[in-house]
Amino acid sequence: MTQAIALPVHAFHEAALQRQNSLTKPAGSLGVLETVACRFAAWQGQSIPAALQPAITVFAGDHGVTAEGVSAYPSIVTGEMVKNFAAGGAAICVLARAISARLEVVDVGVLNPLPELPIVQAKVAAGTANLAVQAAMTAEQCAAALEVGRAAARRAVDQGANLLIAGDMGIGNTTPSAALICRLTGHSVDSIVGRGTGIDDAGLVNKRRAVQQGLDRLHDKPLDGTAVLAELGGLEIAAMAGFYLQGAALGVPSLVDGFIASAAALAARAIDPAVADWLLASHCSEETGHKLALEALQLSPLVALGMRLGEGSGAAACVPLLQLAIKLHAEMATFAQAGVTEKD
Ligand SMILES: O=C(O)c1ccc[n+]([C@@H]2O[C@H](COP(=O)([O-])O)[C@@H](O)[C@H]2O)c1
Ligand SMILES: Cc1cc2nc[nH]c2cc1C
Repeated sequence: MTQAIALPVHAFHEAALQRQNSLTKPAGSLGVLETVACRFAAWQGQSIPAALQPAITVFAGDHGVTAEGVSAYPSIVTGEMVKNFAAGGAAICVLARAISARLEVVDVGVLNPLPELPIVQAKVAAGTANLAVQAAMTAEQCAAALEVGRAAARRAVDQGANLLIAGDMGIGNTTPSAALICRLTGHSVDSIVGRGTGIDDAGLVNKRRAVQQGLDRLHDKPLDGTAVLAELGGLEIAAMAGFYLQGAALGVPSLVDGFIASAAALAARAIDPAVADWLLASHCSEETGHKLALEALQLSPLVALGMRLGEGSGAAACVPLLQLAIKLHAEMATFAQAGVTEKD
């Protein structure tokens, strides 16, 4: 039995809001910095939330749909980048160090073997099948990948994390992400499929065709959330969905990164709608369709920085803002403390 997801505690949200309104500023003038502080109060169950201890888990996997020519890069780059993560040279490594976050890298489905690396070895399969022509994963593979993500969230929380970030690395993974978003939101292929790592106009037409083929393969067959994920998703995407679900079950929120992370969040929500209350969006990715995916998740991104990297990089870049929001909430003087006259 998987653990049930509780609601964030509304009373602490109210208490935090009251405190925000007592601080020496016009009510609401710190904008989203106020609202996120109040959300952390509800998540942590205290009116003044503790400083954030972020943990980042990057899930890596390959994609059979790359056989359709949907990415600007070859699949071998996935494993090569995992080596770069292990060596500390990737963007997410720099960001994790800068924000003092725990960083874990998990091989949940990389095509080439990576036996010697100091990463979590949890390969469910050496890449997925081609979603344009068949189910990307078997039901068993999808369940195993979800569990890899759940286990990673448990490790992070056991080690003291109170904010979870899932990152992705997988050449081709904007294709399954787009397919999931289309299937789970009902949006058109043209509005969701984008250029990923940078395909040209002809590549974009071909990628839309591949996604449409995957969707058509399922017709309008009714499928539950896990079955949609198995048909159209990816091993790292399923692990990210499991990570969000387990984080929520443990009462720890997740900061949702870019396009792939949002597809995983939509899949998690299709599996258990209660997860939605434990998600916060970091940035709006440059990838076409991310804005619509966030809207479907009813999430407002904190920033738009023109990013489209993945790896959890956008979420990591937003952590300092969240830290500031909590510090302001905890340390500003109230009108009474500072002897400042309140509004009439
Ligand atoms: O996070 C995003 O919004 C994002 C947008 C475009 C590309 N990416 C990254 O680029 C890779 C997928 O791009 P592609 O073109 O191979 O599908 C994968 O490793 C992702 O982490 C990530
Ligand atoms: C080099 C490279 C790094 C990445 N990090 C996440 N996705 C990526 C895709 C490529 C191609």
